[in-house]
Amino acid sequence: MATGSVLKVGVVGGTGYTGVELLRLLVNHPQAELEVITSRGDAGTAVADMFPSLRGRTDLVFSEPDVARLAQCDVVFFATPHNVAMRMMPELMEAGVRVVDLSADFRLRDHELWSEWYGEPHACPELLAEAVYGLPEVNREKMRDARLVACAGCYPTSIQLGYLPLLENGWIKPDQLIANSASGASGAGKGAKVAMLLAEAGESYKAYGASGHRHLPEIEQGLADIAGGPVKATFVPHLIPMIRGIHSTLYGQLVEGAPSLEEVQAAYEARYANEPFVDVMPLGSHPETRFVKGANTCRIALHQPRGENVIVVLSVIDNLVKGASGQAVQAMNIMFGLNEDAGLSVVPLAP
Ligand SMILES: NC(=O)C1=CN([C@@H]2O[C@H](COP(=O)(O)OP(=O)(O)OC[C@H]3O[C@@H](n4cnc5c(N)ncnc54)[C@H](OP(=O)(O)O)[C@@H]3O)[C@@H](O)[C@H]2O)C=CC1
Ligand SMILES: CC(=O)N[C@@H](CCC(=O)OP(=O)(O)O)C(=O)O
Repeated sequence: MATGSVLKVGVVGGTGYTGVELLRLLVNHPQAELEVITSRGDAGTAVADMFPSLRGRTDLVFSEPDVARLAQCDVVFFATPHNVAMRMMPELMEAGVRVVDLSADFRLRDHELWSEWYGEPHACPELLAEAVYGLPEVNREKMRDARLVACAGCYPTSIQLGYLPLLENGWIKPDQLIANSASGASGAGKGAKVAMLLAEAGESYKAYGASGHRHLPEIEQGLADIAGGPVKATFVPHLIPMIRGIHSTLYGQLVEGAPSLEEVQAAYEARYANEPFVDVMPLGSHPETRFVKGANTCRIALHQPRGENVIVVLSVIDNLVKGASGQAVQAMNIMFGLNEDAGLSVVPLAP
């Protein structure tokens, strides 16, 4: 894209948690102009009336999702539940619009596997082969020319970035991966029901989906791509009483002949040295979710308890930023040849 030109941007699903996070980031983006923001339930409401945090930053009004209006944008983000983007996608792509989908509609390459986990047939399996999985640290080159980027999910982002250098180098057993992850309540979206009420989720901590969560096939597909062969993972998500953040504790069984922890640390630092949004902390650190709150950063630290053959990787992200809307803006920047950190250079909140 020519320097100085501005992208016309549409957002489908502007009232949800990832939708308003997209708006927060895009109003600060030097080369993006919000044109259309949709909501079926709140069409006609001014964005700044619903979100006073955006007063003075946008005059837009929510409108019904209308393909003809969206088709006038250069890029459209879907911040909608699954099964929405895949119904509007063919028409939008026909109109030449490039799409960044935050939902899971195009993340899995196998439409039968998708149906198994999402409980319904896939509405446009013919586009699955074209969709590029939106994890820039793995797929940046493919994303540049993509018409459709399927942003990586929140848990899968923290897990893939955490395991990546170990798997790329073949230093851990790929069939014995274990990921324990904890997410804040915003991960469940604004429509979440009773389980997310303060009186239900506060002062408590629980696992859920321990027998199988729909992110598992996405995690295994992504890790297999990274490892260059099949992987087997155990993934147990947890709900933690905070608003934002994901903390993943990842376990890897080192293979015989694996290098020392110091060498693994050096490999992580080298692999991520040119990645603007991955920070490898000093050996032995304990990254906290608040170290990334509001920012598009994944912070990682390595441990090797008692020097034995298990390596523990700690990986934290903000689920709404690197786990969703920040990663989506990063994808747009890559697709349109903009500076990758445009609109994303915010420092995390502290405290
Ligand atoms: N929350 C998170 O941390 C993460 C979420 N995601 C994914 O991002 C997507 C959005 O999540 P989140 O923001 O949490 O969801 P929310 O439930 O908070 O918001 C959903 C939005 O989509 C709109 N919407 C719902 N149904 C339709 C429809 N049929 N057609 C058009 N618009 C619709 C809603 O507005 P209205 O009903 O008024 O149209 C609302 O604006 C989901 O696919 C989620 O899995 C990905 C990573 C992390
Ligand atoms: C706490 C909580 O409920 N988290 C959600 C995270 C899912 C999510 O947002 O999913 P995508 O990344 O696939 O879009 C869940 O486990 O269903």
